[in-house]
Amino acid sequence: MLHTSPSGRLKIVCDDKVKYLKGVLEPFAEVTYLPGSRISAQDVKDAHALLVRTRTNCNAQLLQGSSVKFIGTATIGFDHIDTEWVQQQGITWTNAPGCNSGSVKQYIAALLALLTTEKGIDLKGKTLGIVGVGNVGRKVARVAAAFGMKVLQNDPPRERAGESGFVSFNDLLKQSDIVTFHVPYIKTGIDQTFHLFNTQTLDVIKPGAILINTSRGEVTATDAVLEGLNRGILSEAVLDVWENEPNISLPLLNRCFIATPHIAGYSVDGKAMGSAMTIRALAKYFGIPLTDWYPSSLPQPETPLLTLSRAHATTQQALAELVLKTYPLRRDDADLRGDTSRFEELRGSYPVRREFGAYQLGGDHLTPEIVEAWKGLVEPQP
Ligand SMILES: NC(=O)c1ccc[n+]([C@@H]2O[C@H](COP(=O)([O-])OP(=O)(O)OC[C@H]3O[C@@H](n4cnc5c(N)ncnc54)[C@H](O)[C@@H]3O)[C@@H](O)[C@H]2O)c1
Ligand SMILES: O=C(O)[C@H](O)[C@H](O)COP(=O)(O)O
Repeated sequence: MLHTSPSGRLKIVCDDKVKYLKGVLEPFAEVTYLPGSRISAQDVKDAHALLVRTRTNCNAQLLQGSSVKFIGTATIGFDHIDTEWVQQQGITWTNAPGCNSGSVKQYIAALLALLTTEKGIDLKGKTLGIVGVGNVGRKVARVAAAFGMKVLQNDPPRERAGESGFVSFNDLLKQSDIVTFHVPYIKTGIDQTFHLFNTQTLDVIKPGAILINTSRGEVTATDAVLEGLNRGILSEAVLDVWENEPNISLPLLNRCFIATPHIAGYSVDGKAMGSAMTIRALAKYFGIPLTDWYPSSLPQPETPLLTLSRAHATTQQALAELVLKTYPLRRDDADLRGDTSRFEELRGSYPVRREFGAYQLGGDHLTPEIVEAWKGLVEPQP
């Protein structure tokens, strides 16, 4: 059934950063594109649907008294939606689980590659602790295996549901050489992740550990990460997400090995899938014939054939070269350090980044071990 205004026309307000949408919904609706952070109560008053990413706070302040019946966020995170209030109002909301997990996988692989090439760390046999083992965490476990690492996993909700293979948060902190966070931002309750990493955890974590946060800035307390680095408890920190984005802590940024402006999930593939899942959900809700929609074409990598420039001493080093050819993570770090006031601008004008599946491996210097390790990175999670 089509929900429409008295004029008979479906009205949709859409964040202009929901990619590949222009022209798709226009045959079925009146569509207004606005910068996500500037969508106001006045803008949504007569709208029936709101398509957003994370920069629009979907709460009573925005939506009270509006005609909105459907909110779709083209992201996995939904901490910008007041889900309790929205549900009480009878508004349907959807997110896009897994849409950008391959993109975060690529970010973590590029980071492990940089630890290899820039810091000379031999990752083989080292332990990666994954906190939150959902769509992203599962893929990160495969990346670790491809680099010859051991994995520890912590996920209390999955453990409570009867799944096995997990350790406690404290045991993971004590035993891991690298700790990476892939949890949702949960403000309160049994699974609270607000400041999951805090000054108390500094007494528990393995001295010299490397900390990675690509989940939400609020998960790792700024003062605790800074103190950990200053006291040498943490040897390095890698942050893609920050408290108070875009006004991030410069002292912390200056101490980070890698600092990026919340772009871990920003591959072309991740954005396309986020948009597709959202359009399909909207189409189902309003009875629009777009329930299988996917963008008609995506930008291709500049050099889809992936080759090694030389023979490497180890599989890990070869893998590092291949991964960094698909994603030069240091570029994103340099762009943010160049001018932190461009945090949102850098996100808005993010360059084309294709995930591993858009490349073919070829050329000289490949060994069966390298090919096997690459397959481990590329293959979808079963
Ligand atoms: N930086 C980026 O661009 C980017 C991209 C994608 C996702 N994210 C963030 O990363 C988060 C994870 O993404 P995902 O796609 O894997 O989400 P997901 O929902 O698939 O997985 C989250 C996992 O965390 C677990 N979890 C919940 N509370 C926990 C707790 N207290 N301790 C340990 N585990 C807990 C859940 O059981 C689940 O398995 C998202 O919620 C989002 O906030 C950021
Ligand atoms: O939750 C997610 O899916 C990611 O954090 C995603 O990268 C957020 O993107 P944004 O809405 O900030 O463009």
